[in-house]
Amino acid sequence: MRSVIRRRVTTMISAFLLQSPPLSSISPKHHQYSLLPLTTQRFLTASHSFRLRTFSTRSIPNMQDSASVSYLSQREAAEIDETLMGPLGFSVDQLMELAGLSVATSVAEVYKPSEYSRVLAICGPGNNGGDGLVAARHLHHFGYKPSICYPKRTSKPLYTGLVTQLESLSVPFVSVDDLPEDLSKDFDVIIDAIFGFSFHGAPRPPFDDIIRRLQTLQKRPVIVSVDIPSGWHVEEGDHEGGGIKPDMLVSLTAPKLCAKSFSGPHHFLGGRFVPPSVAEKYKLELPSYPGTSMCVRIGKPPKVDISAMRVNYVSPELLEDQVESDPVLQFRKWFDEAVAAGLRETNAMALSTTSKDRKPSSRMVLLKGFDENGFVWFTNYESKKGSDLSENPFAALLFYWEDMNRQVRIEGPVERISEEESENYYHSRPRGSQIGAIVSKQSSVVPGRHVLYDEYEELTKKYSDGSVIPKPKNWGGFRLKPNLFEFWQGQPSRLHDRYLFTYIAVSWRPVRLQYSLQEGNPAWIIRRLAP
Ligand SMILES: NC(=O)C1=CN([C@@H]2O[C@H](COP(=O)(O)OP(=O)(O)OC[C@H]3O[C@@H](n4cnc5c(N)ncnc54)[C@H](OP(=O)(O)O)[C@@H]3O)[C@@H](O)[C@H]2O)[C@@H](O)CC1
Ligand SMILES: Cc1cc2nc3c(=O)[nH]c(=O)nc-3n(C[C@H](O)[C@H](O)[C@H](O)COP(=O)(O)O)c2cc1C
Ligand SMILES: Cc1ncc(COP(=O)(O)O)c(C=O)c1O
Ligand SMILES: [K+]
Repeated sequence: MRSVIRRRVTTMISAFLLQSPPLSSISPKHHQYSLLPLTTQRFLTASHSFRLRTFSTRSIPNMQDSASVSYLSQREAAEIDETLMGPLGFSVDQLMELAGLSVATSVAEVYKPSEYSRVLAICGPGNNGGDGLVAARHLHHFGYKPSICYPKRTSKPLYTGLVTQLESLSVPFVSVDDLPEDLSKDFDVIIDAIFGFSFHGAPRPPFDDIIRRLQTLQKRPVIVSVDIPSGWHVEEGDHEGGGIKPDMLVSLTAPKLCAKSFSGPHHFLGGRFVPPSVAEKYKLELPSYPGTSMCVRIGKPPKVDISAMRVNYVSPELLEDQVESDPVLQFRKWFDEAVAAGLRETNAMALSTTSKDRKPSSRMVLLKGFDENGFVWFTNYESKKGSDLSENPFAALLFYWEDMNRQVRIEGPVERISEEESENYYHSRPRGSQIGAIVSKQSSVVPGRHVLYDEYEELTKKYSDGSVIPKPKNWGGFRLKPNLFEFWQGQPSRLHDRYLFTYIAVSWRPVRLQYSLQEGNPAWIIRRLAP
């Protein structure tokens, strides 16, 4: 019996894969690179693009060129829906869970709970409404305070279950009559989960009135539409004008044709469940999703008012008795925490140097080790920074661990490390990087990339037998011996915690300190600085 069912399912899947012509997808533009990930294709074809690396586990949304994404008609959307839930074995609960999670993660990418905590999900009678219920549950767990307006409930167990789950989290349900006239007073975000791709005709009560209110609000919360801005024609968009103008659209599976006329600042796609067979069959060009993210930004990068860009840092307080008396220990503690938090390139630091004419310059380098003797990085001694450091052997290092609202400044004299240490580190590097260091006369002018590549190829051949690649004399490490540290922890209203550690020769003791010397490390004086 089981094998008969299995055979039937297999036949259905094969039939699905063979049948039906490509639908309204836009044909791929970059055939020659089609085996490469989309981000790589863009790097190779678009001159303005600069990201070759695909992102790692951090959830950074990619910017995708809207022209390279396919759009679905209403019929196609319904057909894919049926296919997923038929031969491909998905259940409606599953798809709804994935859709709702994608909506919640998209909202969280743009509207942080610290500023946009009060969410109202307005849920319609169909699956779009179900997506809204699921999204609200996830947003609750992400730290938002959702409320639900769900005027036309269905008695199907899937929906009653979703309602029970929300009720068990004490998420309030509000009736249409109880919604405040001015929604912006009570809500920061409205999730429009009223109608999805099965919408047709003109909205009927009570949704007609709700949509009208969303259209005409003067001062309003941000509106996030799930799959279709409610009231818009699924293919033609807001063709009669006067429809709601969402700030964010989260398309599901693939954008529907109406999304072409979405002009709001944030267009996301949540469809990290579409099997390749569906994408292939419908010739869907879909963006790659970054890291482990359930959503990806598509469409044009948002226009921003730079002067209004700011983050209100919220962190645990850092009090006097919480900082280590030894700054190297304190640094290690923060460094380890940043590594544990999964930050990318925790060891990347800005290095500032000055030349003999006292002009400063900064660049990033990688920290390759630290202890009580100092902080080490490697470079070309004949580079700009190398010559600065021979003219003025003092430097400043800066770490910024954005996700942790932390900054560390370190200053002090710099010296070259021993040849032996440099040799050891150089030979621990990948062979390609060793050859790269020979090829690059760092900071000198090069006529073109081919010059670097030609020499690289030549040396790669030369050392293809695995023999030792000699370290160039002018390549090696520097060590900065700190005489100053500052640990900065961002706090609300710009009232940050700052601790300055200065190294004082033991023979000298300042009389009045704002923060006393601590035992065990008498040479370091710690003072809190005003933010
Ligand atoms: N891969 C996928 O496919 C996935 C799909 N997913 C989600 O499913 C959504 C599609 O769901 P859906 O088919 O249930 O349709 P949807 O638009 O929510 O509502 C239909 C309801 O609205 C009603 N209604 C219609 N017009 C009306 C009007 N003018 N005025 C008033 N009522 C009107 C209609 O009633 P009827 O007209 O039939 O009487 C019916 O009750 C899709 O957009 C996405 O969000 C995701 O969960 C996962 C992946
Ligand atoms: C994250 C990051 C890490 C880097 N690490 C190093 C490094 O460890 N050593 C190095 O020589 N250049 C490194 N670079 C390149 C430098 O920033 C810089 O371009 C190069 O060293 C030349 O700088 P200069 O002309 O000021 O000497 C890094 C760049 C980035 C973005
Ligand atoms: C030119 C250059 N040299 C050295 C480094 C240090 O890194 P690694 O020694 O890990 O290759 C970097 C890192 O980006 C670099 O760009
Ligand atoms: K919607």
